[in-house]
Amino acid sequence: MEAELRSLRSLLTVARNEINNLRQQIRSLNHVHEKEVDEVKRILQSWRCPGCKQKNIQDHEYGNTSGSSNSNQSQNLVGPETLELSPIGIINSWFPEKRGTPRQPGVSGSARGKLTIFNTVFTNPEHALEGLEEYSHMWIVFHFHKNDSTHVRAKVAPPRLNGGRMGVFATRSPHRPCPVGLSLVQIDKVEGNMIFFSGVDMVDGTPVLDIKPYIPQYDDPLDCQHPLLSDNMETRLITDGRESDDEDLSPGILSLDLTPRRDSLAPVARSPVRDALMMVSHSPVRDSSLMGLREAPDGEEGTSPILGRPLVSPALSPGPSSGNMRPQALVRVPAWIADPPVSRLEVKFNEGAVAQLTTIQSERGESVEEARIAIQSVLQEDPRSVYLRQRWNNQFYTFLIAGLHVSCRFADNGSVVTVFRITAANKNCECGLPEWQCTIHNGTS
Ligand SMILES: C[S@@+](CC[C@H](N)C(=O)[O-])C[C@H]1O[C@@H](n2cnc3c(N)ncnc32)[C@H](O)[C@@H]1O
Repeated sequence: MEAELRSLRSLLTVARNEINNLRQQIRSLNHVHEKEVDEVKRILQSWRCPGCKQKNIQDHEYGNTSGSSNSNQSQNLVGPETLELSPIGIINSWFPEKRGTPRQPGVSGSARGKLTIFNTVFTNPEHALEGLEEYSHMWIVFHFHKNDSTHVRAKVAPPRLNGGRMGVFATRSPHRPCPVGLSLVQIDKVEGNMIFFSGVDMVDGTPVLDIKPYIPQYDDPLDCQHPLLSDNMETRLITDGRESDDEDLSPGILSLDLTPRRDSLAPVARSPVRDALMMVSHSPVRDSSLMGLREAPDGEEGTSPILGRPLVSPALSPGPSSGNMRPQALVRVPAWIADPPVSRLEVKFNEGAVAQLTTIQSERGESVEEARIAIQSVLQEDPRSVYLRQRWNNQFYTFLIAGLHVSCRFADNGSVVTVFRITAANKNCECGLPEWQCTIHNGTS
């Protein structure tokens, strides 16, 4: 009964969001100048398929020129105007608003979320999740349902570029013509029709279109080929727990260590291959103990990122997807991703904020440290938009996270952010407003 109620509530949230979206779309459509509408009508009326010369654009689903002898279908493709998809579930996250939501799952690996599969999709949605618990990670495909503008630009300004612009399809911007997001998250547990996961970059109530297990053998190009290493990367092959410099790929090889050579720690020339490898070797997948983090073999402090899986070489073991992979293809990312022009901020908590956080979390029986780390990880990546960042110095910023309302100030040199107040987001003042909105409580009266 309660589960049904919950799922009905979730459906209601999705429906409300959809209605809001539609309202927004109608509002923005109303703004379109009549002239533009006429122009579109004129173009549609005079449109003819260059292949079959058919007039009705609706007949050209996915550019399908059925009945046409024209084989040159890759040009002048016309897609359908709409595509109806129903969400399979909904996300519950610590972030009720876009503001302050991490930009990627890796930003706040500790931020937890829950995905509930609707029981309208399958009578027994838990059957559809059977076996998923055997994976450590999964992809979530979701709808950016909170995008407030329907006007999408071909070039966007990713915060990482600090004002620079880039083609939308070369970024992970939420503002895309087809507003679909893709996140790789860590599965914590699967319970009934719910998946609990870590590494959230979606707002609460986000509709989910699909989930798929993360399978490095299919999804990670480095798993399907010999990683090409730059000169400064040492290939220490780990055989049966013993370190070996033997480059000969014997069947006993278990994994490949990608730590830089200790004798070459001096700054090295940039190499996209090395950047990509280093990035991959520090990704949550590699950092997870599930993927085989081991102590540095020589007792050095800390751990060394070791790819905890068999080294797959196309020559020795073709693997299921190697047929489709170019064996020598490199994993490449642009420099603005590997080495962005913005740096992490130093996050400070003043005494008052620490005391407030301690009181709230103790009352709730929740971890103070976990909340502090989550707040820190959001702030150190500077969650402000580029516009906000560049507009004012000494800027105040507030956001909601895990039922907490956080107030902070970005210092004028832009490298330090100080949290000065934390209040419970769910507590109401006597005036009826949430405490964080009440001017008496937030000190703005
Ligand atoms: C940069 S996108 C990346 C999402 C995904 N990892 C991807 O690469 O497609 C993440 C940002 O999208 C925004 N966002 C998250 N969920 C959203 C939703 N349901 N609707 C609109 N925007 C959302 C938040 O501002 C968040 O910081």
